[in-house]
Amino acid sequence: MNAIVFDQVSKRYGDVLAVDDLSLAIEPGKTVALLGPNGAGKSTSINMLLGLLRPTGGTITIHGRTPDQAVRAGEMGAMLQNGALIPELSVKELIDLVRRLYPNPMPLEEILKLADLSDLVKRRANKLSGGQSQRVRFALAIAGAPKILLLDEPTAAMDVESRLRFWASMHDYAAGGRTVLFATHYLEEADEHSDRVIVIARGRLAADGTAAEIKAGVGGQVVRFTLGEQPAAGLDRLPGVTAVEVAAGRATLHTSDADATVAALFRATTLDVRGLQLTGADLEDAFLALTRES
Ligand SMILES: Nc1ncnc2c1ncn2[C@@H]1O[C@H](COP(=O)(O)OP(=O)(O)OP(=O)(O)O)[C@@H](O)[C@H]1O
Repeated sequence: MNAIVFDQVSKRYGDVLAVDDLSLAIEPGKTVALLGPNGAGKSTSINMLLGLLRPTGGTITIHGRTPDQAVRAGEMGAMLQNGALIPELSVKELIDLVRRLYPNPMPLEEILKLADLSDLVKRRANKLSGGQSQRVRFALAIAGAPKILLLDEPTAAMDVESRLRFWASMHDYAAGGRTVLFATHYLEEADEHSDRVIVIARGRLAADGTAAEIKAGVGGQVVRFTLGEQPAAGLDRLPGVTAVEVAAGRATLHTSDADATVAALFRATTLDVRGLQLTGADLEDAFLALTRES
């Protein structure tokens, strides 16, 4: 049985259609990145998974149950964007408090080890650094040993070292066969830390696959050149070209056949092509192309 299923889910806030007919299924034990630009519908999707918001249409199931049932059964753990910690409590007190809410919590020592907090058990929450607070919030998210862990932009505001420590903790947790879904705008994070990347834009599914598949799916290569003041019209009709962007006087062409694209570019006598660059598409290129098209 799938861990998470969205079946034609939509969510409307007044005039805004935040999630639009989203269908997807996530197998147990996978670490999945939910990637999308600001306002794509990532937080809304996570909040619906936790039963904090109700879909306007469609259904969400978690191991075959409703989100409310899954939350009540202690199957879900979450690290949301704005979870405050009770300032006067120590790290140990906070974790104990949350452990007591779950039927089968994880042993305290294991939580401390996984969240890398063994040296901070007595520290009060109001004395923690930003990165340390995030580790405590991660500890609270895993305190109930949830089968499904949801992380909404977990590394926002973390420095590089904190990020590395955080992802190491997340991988240790996921290694126990748990399902992890994390929302991010960081393409490198999606690429490095997930088995699968689901790209959403304007509430709709834009792509779904491994990072490698997504890169391949938008055309394997990128051709860039200085366009200057010349018109961009017609570039999208060159052979192999799947998407065109023009910014700061440079044209970026995504192509599935770079040889044919470059040959045609130089045959186009009306264009003065300078500063030509040819690179393999990275996930950022893929992401931009996907979120623009959808
Ligand atoms: N409570 C609300 N009332 C009205 N509109 C909302 C509400 N919450 C979110 N929205 C709108 O719904 C859309 C999706 O928002 P959501 O927060 O789910 O996106 P996101 O992908 O998580 O964005 P970000 O990366 O900025 O956190 C946006 O257009 C947002 O402005």
